[in-house]
Amino acid sequence: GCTHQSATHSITLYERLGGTVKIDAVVENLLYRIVDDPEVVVFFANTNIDLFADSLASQLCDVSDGPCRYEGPPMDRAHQHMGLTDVHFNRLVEHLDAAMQEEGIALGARNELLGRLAPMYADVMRRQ
Ligand code: HEM
Repeated sequence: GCTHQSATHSITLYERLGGTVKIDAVVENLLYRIVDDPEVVVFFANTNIDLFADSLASQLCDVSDGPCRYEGPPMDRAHQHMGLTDVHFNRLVEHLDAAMQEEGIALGARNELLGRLAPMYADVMRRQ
């Protein structure tokens, strides 16, 4: 069908999200939401938050076809033995969506990013 994009210049999701500046702002916004959510923040008790933020930002840039490569551990290993449930997973997705919304990212771009993260569910949950 009609994609509204020329073959020579496709606008990437990364660009529609607002690039690195916006992705960094979304990650920071998400961190505040995590800190404010007692059910989620407990998982981050022993986490180096600066490294987590950089790693997540590079993953979001990578998965949205930006100029970054995620070089952290695979999702099953990164989250192994945390005891995560669907409740935690859905909560984090809600926080991410709210963070993107507050940073002014359009609905279409938000949903597309969440759609690209959704398939990671199986990996995140594999070793719980
Ligand atoms: C699609 C869903 C998710 C994605 C894309 C995601 C992504 C990531 C990434 C990129 C990292 C950094 C890995 C590293 O560099 O070491 C990470 C670590 C982490 N994630 Fe997630 N995550 C997801 C779901 C969750 C959920 C549901 C929770 C808990 C509510 C969670 C809690 C954590 C924690 C605590 C760490 C840090 C682990 C450590 O300290 O080494 N994640 N996640």
